[in-house]
Amino acid sequence: MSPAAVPVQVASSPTTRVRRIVLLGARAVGKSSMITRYVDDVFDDSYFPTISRTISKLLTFRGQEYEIQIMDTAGQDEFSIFNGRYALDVHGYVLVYSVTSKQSFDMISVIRDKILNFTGTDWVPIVIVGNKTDLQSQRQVSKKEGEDLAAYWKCLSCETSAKLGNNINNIEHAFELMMVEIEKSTQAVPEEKKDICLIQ
Ligand SMILES: Nc1nc2c(ncn2[C@@H]2O[C@H](COP(=O)(O)OP(=O)(O)OP(=O)(O)O)[C@@H](O)[C@H]2O)c(=O)[nH]1
Repeated sequence: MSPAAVPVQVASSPTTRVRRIVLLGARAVGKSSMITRYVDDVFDDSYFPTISRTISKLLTFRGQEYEIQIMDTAGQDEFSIFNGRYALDVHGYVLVYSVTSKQSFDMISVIRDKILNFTGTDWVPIVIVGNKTDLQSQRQVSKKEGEDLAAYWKCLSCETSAKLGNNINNIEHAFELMMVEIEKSTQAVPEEKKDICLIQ
């Protein structure tokens, strides 16, 4: 949505832990809109393709304060070359599709393969998010399809609407699920090592 690459700084204390999250998905699925809804609680109907930007937000999760740095990325297709920046010091991935587009749902599998190939691992913390649930009449991907894929990948999933942004279509919940996945993956790692690089 936003064409500008503007990092937003937030004040954090020495005890604040940093978690770096990347949103990836096909074009126009609502990645930027999700971030804007989450950080500023607003929604804009206009569409500007994203280049790249990082937004920070403070979050208290299980009694600990985190600065989550959310990287918004350009929409991907089959031919996009995976950008190494999307894996450097990254703690978790939110893979976004639109429930109105089967093609965008298929794309998140392509993107996951690229992440695993790049990182040389067979699992990374992922949350699958089906956005645009307000467009029910245009739905091409059922809720169950998203849940089945999440079960297959052993990750968490949810559906959202950046447009409505209410309790049912909760963007905040998607980021909380990401924290659950990240903390699950980092439980065995001493804290001093957590902020360096979790995915190698
Ligand atoms: N109805 C509806 N429209 C949405 C929703 N989320 C985003 N949109 C619209 O979809 C279009 C694309 O949204 P963006 O947030 O820019 O999508 P993006 O995934 O960041 O796009 P790229 O930068 O191309 O990757 C915009 O016109 C948004 O207003 C939603 O939940 N519901």
